[in-house]
Amino acid sequence: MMISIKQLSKLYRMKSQNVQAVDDVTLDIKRGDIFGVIGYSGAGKSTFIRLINRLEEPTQGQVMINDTNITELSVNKLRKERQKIGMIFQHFNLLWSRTVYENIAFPLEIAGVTKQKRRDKVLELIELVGLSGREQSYPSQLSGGQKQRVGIARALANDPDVLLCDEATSALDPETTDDILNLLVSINQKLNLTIIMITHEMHVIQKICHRVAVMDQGKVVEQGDVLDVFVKPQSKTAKRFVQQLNPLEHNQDSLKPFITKEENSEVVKLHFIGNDAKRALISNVLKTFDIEINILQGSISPTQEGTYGTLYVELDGNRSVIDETIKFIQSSGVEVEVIDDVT
Ligand SMILES: Nc1ncnc2c1ncn2[C@@H]1O[C@H](COP(=O)(O)OP(=O)(O)OP(=O)(O)O)[C@@H](O)[C@H]1O
Repeated sequence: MMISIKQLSKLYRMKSQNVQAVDDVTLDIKRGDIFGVIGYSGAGKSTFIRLINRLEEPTQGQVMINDTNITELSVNKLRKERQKIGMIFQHFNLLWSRTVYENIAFPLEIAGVTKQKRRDKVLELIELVGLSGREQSYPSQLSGGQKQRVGIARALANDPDVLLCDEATSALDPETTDDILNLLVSINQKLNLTIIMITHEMHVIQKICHRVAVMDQGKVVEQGDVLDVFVKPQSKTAKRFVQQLNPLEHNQDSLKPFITKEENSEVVKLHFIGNDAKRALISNVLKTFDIEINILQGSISPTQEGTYGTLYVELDGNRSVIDETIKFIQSSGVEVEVIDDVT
């Protein structure tokens, strides 16, 4: 295990009240994973990610990275260890009086890297993040997406094992967000870099994460493979986030006008996972059974771990044929949920 977090907590003590910002969080993150942490504002995400590199000191618990106990390190050792933990921020946190080149060179200067080596590394990073030609620009002359590219290059300067991303795309428009997410995926693959990503947008999780933890009031209320959490969210918070992606699909009221309400009809929701989504299931059913199928609504969501699709259909026919049809669909590996309460 690359990162192992045990019973991590942070209590902010204030005059008027105490806030348990992070509450007993235990998580394991594998090398090379893109691990998402999602939660609403105030859930404790920023505090959590800042506890990992001790920008905030935990009140309790342990953070292990590559068998180093981060929580126990002295200030000096922590400074050294932090070079292996890159971080990017929502508002980029660039040095405004320095050029793109100088911003990226900065962590190398601090690490005592010689001028020639610095130069090679900076130029390599500028190429990696797609900023060739902008070396001498100042942050004020760059777009938001370009600024975040500088942030990413700077975070990678000392060849970290881990990249912490604190709402790294929240200040960007949707198109630029996708560009930056694609860049993070390509860096993750090229460098086998482990990435921890804090966000309040399910889209970000869907697009790039392998695994996800859902935070609510300082606690992790659910965690698992992104595809599993998408298909079967367990907690109320996870369900709300999944709905964010496709609000229409989760509002079953919107199906009502399309249902014929024949006496013998049944409305079912089919869950297609991975390659199931590519099969011609419906036409197979129609060839095999004497049944009518009324398609009500469908959607497909690609994730890093495969595709997830849902399809609402109304099956109309003889009761026993409907039952056989449902069995047939289930036996082909597609999950069938009978929806009783739409009509
Ligand atoms: N330095 C601080 N001192 C006191 N309380 C804090 C401090 N930082 C955060 N908090 C409180 O801790 C809780 C969690 O905040 P945090 O910023 O970690 O949540 P978040 O999920 O990142 O939300 P947001 O996206 O709005 O920043 C909030 O109630 C917040 O007010």
